[in-house]
Amino acid sequence: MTTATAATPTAIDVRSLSKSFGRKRVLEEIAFTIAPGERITLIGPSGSGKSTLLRHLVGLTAADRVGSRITLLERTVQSDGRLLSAPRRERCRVGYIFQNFNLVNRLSVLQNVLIGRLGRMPRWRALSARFSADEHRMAHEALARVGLHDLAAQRANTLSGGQMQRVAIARALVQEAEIILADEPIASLDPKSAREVMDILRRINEEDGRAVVVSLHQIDIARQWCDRAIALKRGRLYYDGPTRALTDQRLAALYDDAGLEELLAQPAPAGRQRLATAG
Ligand SMILES: Nc1ncnc2c1ncn2[C@@H]1O[C@H](COP(=O)(O)OP(=O)(O)OP(=O)(O)O)[C@@H](O)[C@H]1O
Repeated sequence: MTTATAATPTAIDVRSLSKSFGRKRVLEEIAFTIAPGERITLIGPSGSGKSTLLRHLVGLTAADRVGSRITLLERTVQSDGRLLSAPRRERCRVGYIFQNFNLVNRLSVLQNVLIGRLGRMPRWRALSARFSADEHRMAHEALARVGLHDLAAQRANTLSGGQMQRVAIARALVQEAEIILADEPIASLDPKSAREVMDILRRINEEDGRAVVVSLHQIDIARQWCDRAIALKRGRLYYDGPTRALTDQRLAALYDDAGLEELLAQPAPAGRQRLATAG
């Protein structure tokens, strides 16, 4: 399987991103860059704009027409609120992992993974969904990497949530995504499955050099899982820096009345100290 290239200087470049829904301002002048191979957590209270930001990155939402520009892997995805089209192969370079997995329930695990190849096939072959022996081999390899090789033939709707999310990651692997964006990928998982999914995302980042951006509500996991955090508060960039500098005071100010104590009270991964409640 091809691994991500480290030659591109910037994986993600966001400039002046603002978004309003009707009269409601949801993102305000957001700007940051992410280098290839970085692993970032995106945090912030519910409603702070994390999903909206991620949706802008993959062109699912267009920004306001106020000079915004988003560039992924040197390709401008949108500019001044206009989405710019790109060939399918180019779009495949960015993978998106959804909280609800987005699998095709009636298809097998293997078929769901192979779907990740569709954007990389000639259109005529994609229409017939005929996958080559090489593509099958890639899919099996991806399933082995997420620990699901034995379940290749099983129907997707018989899997647990954690297994479904691992299939979604395998699908992004065969897609050969160089950037993986994951919107609360562990929100509906039990702590053990959540840890497994986060460990897989970490391995993909470290072993392949793919940039990974994950929005999370679990602060403990965010702090131990990556070195850099980007935090949004009421649609503004509140923090962009090392997770180790995310002190309890900073987090308290980030979440203020938004239930920090509840977030900190979530089960800490094995072997980790739970955070003290911020003062
Ligand atoms: N299509 C839409 N139309 C109107 N308002 C929207 C739309 N999408 C998002 N919003 C609003 O934008 C704000 C930010 O929502 P978003 O889902 O991005 O926040 P979030 O930080 O991801 O929240 P959570 O952590 O709860 O998922 C919210 O107030 C939400 O209601």
